Amino acid sequence: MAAAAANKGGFDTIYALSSGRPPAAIAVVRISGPEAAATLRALAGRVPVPRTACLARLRDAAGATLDHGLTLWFPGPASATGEDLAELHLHGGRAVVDAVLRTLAARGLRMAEPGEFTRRALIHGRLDLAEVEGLGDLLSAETEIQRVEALRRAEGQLGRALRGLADALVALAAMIEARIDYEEAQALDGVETDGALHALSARLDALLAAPPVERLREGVRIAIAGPPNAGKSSLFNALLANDAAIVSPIAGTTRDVLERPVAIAGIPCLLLDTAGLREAEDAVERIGIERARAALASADLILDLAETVPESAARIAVQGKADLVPPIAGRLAVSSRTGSGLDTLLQTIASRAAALLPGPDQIGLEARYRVALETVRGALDAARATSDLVLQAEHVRVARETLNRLTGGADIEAMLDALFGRFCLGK
Ligand SMILES: Nc1nc2c(ncn2[C@@H]2O[C@H](COP(=O)(O)OP(=O)(O)OP(=O)(O)O)[C@@H](O)[C@H]2O)c(=O)[nH]1
Ligand SMILES: [K+]
Ligand SMILES: [Mg+2]
Repeated sequence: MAAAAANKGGFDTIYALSSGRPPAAIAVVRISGPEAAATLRALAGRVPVPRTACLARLRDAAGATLDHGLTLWFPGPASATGEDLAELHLHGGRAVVDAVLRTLAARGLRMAEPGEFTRRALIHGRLDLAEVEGLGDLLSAETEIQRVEALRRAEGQLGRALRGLADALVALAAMIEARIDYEEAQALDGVETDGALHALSARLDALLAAPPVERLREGVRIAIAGPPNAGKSSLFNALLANDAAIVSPIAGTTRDVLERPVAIAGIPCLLLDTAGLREAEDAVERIGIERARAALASADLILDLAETVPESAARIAVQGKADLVPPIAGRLAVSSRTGSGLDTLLQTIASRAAALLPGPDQIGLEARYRVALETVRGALDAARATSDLVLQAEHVRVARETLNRLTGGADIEAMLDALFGRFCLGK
């Protein structure tokens, strides 16, 4: 009810070109808000049957034809935005689109901000926050693995998991309150609450076990390390199939850290070329080496062309210049010159990188979710550690509040601005 009243009272009618930049075969213009029906009637002569494409001659205020196109009508609240929503499918020429957008502006409608349609969907309860975040990632997905994971969140898997946790916490709080309030319940042992606490912690652990979604969004960071002239920049270029980095026989050629995104077997990666590590005389080279060390410290994987870094989960030992140097046991032999060994190296990178990303049955969590869910788990641990029922109830209350703040609270506005900044116009 509240949403419907706000729809009539508080929201203006917005429009935007929701398809790509013209010229294109078809352009989709969306109109959302209380004036959507009147606008459709004015342009197309009538409001078509809901959710059915209807061919119409579109006219401006003076009655001149703007275009022949399809019109679609989605009455609120069962629309994508939760408001009355109209779609115009136009011929995708620049002048056609401009003329229609001008006509909408002349009617007093407002051009939507980036992400504003989605923002309204969130306000009107058509999408939850986790779905919106998933949608944001889906729109910017460039690799297959990003698409699949973002789609899981856009379809509400994370929201459902969080709602399930919230419901279980409510049940747990009720259980504890009952034991506080009723002597007989108190006389029962705490087996039931202990069991519920244990099950909840296990669900949290499963959620928290997923690797961070930021790594999926930004790419697995793969740094190339080695002494000067080891062939780092050559390998960087070979892996990118692009002469991005300067290669020369002069030791100390690379100074800055060079970053390039690359998809390896559908996995988003960020490849980093670094300065060769040595005791440098030159002040500029020394700065480059400091930057190289910082890049190695932040890397998820390190392609080590020598014994540059100690053995670790991140290190992949590579033997460069395989066309010149005989192979060394335990190292992947690669020649950037002939390309030999590159496929094997790419396969190794792909399998090691895939293990660092959310798996097929995991939902990637943003830092905000990880921090909050860790707080929830901490509160549950504290509840398990005490037999004082009043204290237990208090820890569970903290857990519930933390979870509720995550899905909609006072500090959510700033987060929304940042989130919708990532959306494109017309979404
Ligand atoms: N034969 C052969 N030469 C290579 C190979 N990789 C690199 N080189 C040569 O080795 C020299 C150094 O290569 P770079 O890629 O600039 O080495 P680097 O590690 O980036 O060097 P710095 O940036 O100075 O630290 C160049 O002359 C390259 O042509 C290779 O696989 N085979
Ligand atoms: K060099
Ligand atoms: Mg280099």
